[in-house]
Amino acid sequence: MEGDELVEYTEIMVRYGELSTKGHNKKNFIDRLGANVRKALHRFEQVKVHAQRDRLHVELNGANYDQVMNRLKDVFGIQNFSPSIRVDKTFAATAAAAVKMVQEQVDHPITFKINTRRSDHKFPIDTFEMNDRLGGYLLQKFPDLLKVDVHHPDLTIRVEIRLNGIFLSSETIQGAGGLPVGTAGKGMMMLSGGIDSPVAAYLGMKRGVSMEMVHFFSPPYTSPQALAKAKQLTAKLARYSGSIRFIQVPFAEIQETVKEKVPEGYLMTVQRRMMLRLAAALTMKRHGLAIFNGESLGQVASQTMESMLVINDVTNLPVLRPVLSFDKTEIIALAKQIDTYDLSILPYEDCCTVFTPPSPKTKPNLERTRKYEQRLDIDGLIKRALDGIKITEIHNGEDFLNQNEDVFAELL
Ligand SMILES: Nc1ncnc2c1ncn2[C@@H]1O[C@H](COP(=O)(O)OP(=O)(O)OP(=O)(O)O)[C@@H](O)[C@H]1O
Repeated sequence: MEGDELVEYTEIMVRYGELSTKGHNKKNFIDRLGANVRKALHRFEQVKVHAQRDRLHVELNGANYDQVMNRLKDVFGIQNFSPSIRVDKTFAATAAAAVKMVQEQVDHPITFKINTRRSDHKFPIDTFEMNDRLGGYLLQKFPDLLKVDVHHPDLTIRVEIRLNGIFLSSETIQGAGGLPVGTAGKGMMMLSGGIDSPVAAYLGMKRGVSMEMVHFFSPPYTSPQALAKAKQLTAKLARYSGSIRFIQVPFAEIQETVKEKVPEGYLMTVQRRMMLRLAAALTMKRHGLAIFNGESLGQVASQTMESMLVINDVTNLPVLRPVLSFDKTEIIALAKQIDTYDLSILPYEDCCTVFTPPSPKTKPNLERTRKYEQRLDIDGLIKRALDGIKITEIHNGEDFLNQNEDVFAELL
């Protein structure tokens, strides 16, 4: 096919997912999706986004449609989308564009149908007539390639007659689904460097949560690479929302103190309670609505229901666990799909592994846990950790690991 004969798409037509069922919230959802799409496409300066009641239109103005569609695939709240061509409001222009589409997409005999929608009711050709005339025209043009099948066609050419032109499309590409990030409010994600929490963050964002990452790190017990890895995971996940705030919380003093004062079987339980206290304090301070983590039921000692009961005792805030019921293999498959897996398995020490006792209690006792904690100056420890936090705004595609290229290369 000659380059100059290719279909020149002029816009991407975006269909909303669950949005359309959200009643009076619908306008908020559409406005938010419009803002999120603009953010995702900000580097395409010529692109214009129009978020309307029933559809969102991305006007390309010459931007590369493949690149634009690639970015759209990561925006939650989009059910699917179609690259479309806008032509003048005449039958001749519509027919010429449809011919190009068939030439480009069809190289063996198939069935097809025309599906017309007309929102400009003043346009003289109605939907029935357009389906009939355009279908007939294409059959005549491509007698050996095309056959009509209105029930199960291989190819559907959609024609939309709108006020500002006639739009033709034939491909429908699956979007990311979910709800626009930001429509569900803010959540605090406890992000380790592991496999599970990035997947949990992705799933929370998919349901419209605007995430801030909380990461506990323990220098000198953990390396700068462990911190860089958590930031790199955040940069990966930022492609679903443009940017994500990353809050690093120093955790070494707490771990040292807990290790010194609490019996070994309860080290893990008390450490987790301290983490949750800190996450809860940050959630309140930063107007979040819930804490998220990457726990999956029964995976390890801290993730039994008995443990969750005792750890959760320190806060009334909801602690949401998007991967709770997933098997490890399912979590890994998702991690690969969102491209966090390779980062997660890099072998940098996490703050928990350093202080993990050989055999933590799988069924800790709540009263005993509270009693051991009386040995600690909880308020002082929490205050000093919160005084030491550092907040950075991390953007999609930023690079943290390769700044330490030598160390990184050694590990590969
Ligand atoms: N250093 C950390 N910073 C922030 N959150 C953490 C940290 N370590 C653990 N968490 C939180 O606690 C959850 C359980 O951690 P744990 O290490 O027991 O499990 P895991 O199954 O290995 O999870 P992950 O793969 O997410 O690390 C994590 O999913 C995460 O939400």
